[in-house]
Amino acid sequence: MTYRGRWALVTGASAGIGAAFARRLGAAGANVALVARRRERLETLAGELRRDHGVDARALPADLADPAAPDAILDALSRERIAPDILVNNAGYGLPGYYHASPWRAHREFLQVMVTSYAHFVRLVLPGMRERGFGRIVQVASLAGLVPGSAGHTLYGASKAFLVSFSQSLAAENEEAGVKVTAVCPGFTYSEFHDVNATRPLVSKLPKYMFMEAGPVVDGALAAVERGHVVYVPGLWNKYVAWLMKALPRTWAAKAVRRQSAKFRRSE
Ligand SMILES: NC(=O)C1=CN([C@@H]2O[C@H](COP(=O)(O)OP(=O)(O)OC[C@H]3O[C@@H](n4cnc5c(N)ncnc54)[C@H](OP(=O)(O)O)[C@@H]3O)[C@@H](O)[C@H]2O)C=CC1
Ligand SMILES: N[C@@H](C=O)C(=O)O
Repeated sequence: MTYRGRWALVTGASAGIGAAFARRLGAAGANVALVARRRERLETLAGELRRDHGVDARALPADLADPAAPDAILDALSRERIAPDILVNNAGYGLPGYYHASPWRAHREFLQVMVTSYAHFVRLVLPGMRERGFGRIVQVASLAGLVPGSAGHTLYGASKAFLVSFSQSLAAENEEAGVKVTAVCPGFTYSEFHDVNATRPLVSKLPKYMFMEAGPVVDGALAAVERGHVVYVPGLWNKYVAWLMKALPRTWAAKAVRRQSAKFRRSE
């Protein structure tokens, strides 16, 4: 697969799965616009992509909790005559605890980053992709979006279920326009995610076979979007869990998820 000469916009590119997307896309010849809050990390990665792959790369530091960020980013790109052909909506985090335990502001910002910024970026890039007859939209959801909700991190699963359904609708609306859309549903993946939300001590107790590295998640996701695979679950273990959740009666699945997630979700 080659994306030589095309521009990709990757959110959450300063770490984990997003940084892995940026590296794979750079290796496939794409120029990459990198978004996250940590400027220094983005600039270092942009330098690495230019040096290792001879592509153009730009650091666009932004806080996606700010509703004005997506417009500002696309405006900055358009001033440089850059129109993304590939969008990787990936930035994210987990907000631990029960719903009532966090103030509304924390939930509002969470929804802005995890749901609204995703929808906003898609709305900004989609018309250009349709006009050019080429687009790739990868939305990083989660296995949590395919299983029943459980206690703790309340809006997380709901935000990921939104991405799955949103991606299915987008895929149906845009396939004839040359725009392919994939929701990626990883399970546990080594990144900074569980350090940021302070669940590392809990998830470290889970068996290693439940975890994947970011590289294979991204390789699978990019292959899936090229194949036109709309909901992609990377890894055998995660595929098994996704299958089981569909096969079990809903109440059994909910009970199983409730029991299992108590091992890695923070409830305080
Ligand atoms: N790791 C896992 O087990 C799983 C992760 N996922 C999903 O994968 C995606 C990537 O997470 P992952 O790589 O694991 O986690 P990391 O913590 O390693 O990376 C998260 C990225 O999101 C960025 N980010 C977070 N908040 C904001 C913000 N307000 N504005 C801009 N950027 C932000 C961070 O950059 P910065 O801090 O510099 O702003 C960072 O680049 C997320 O959507 C997550 O929900 C899905 C399933 C499993
Ligand atoms: N699987 C992780 C994120 O999607 C988690 O919930 O810890």
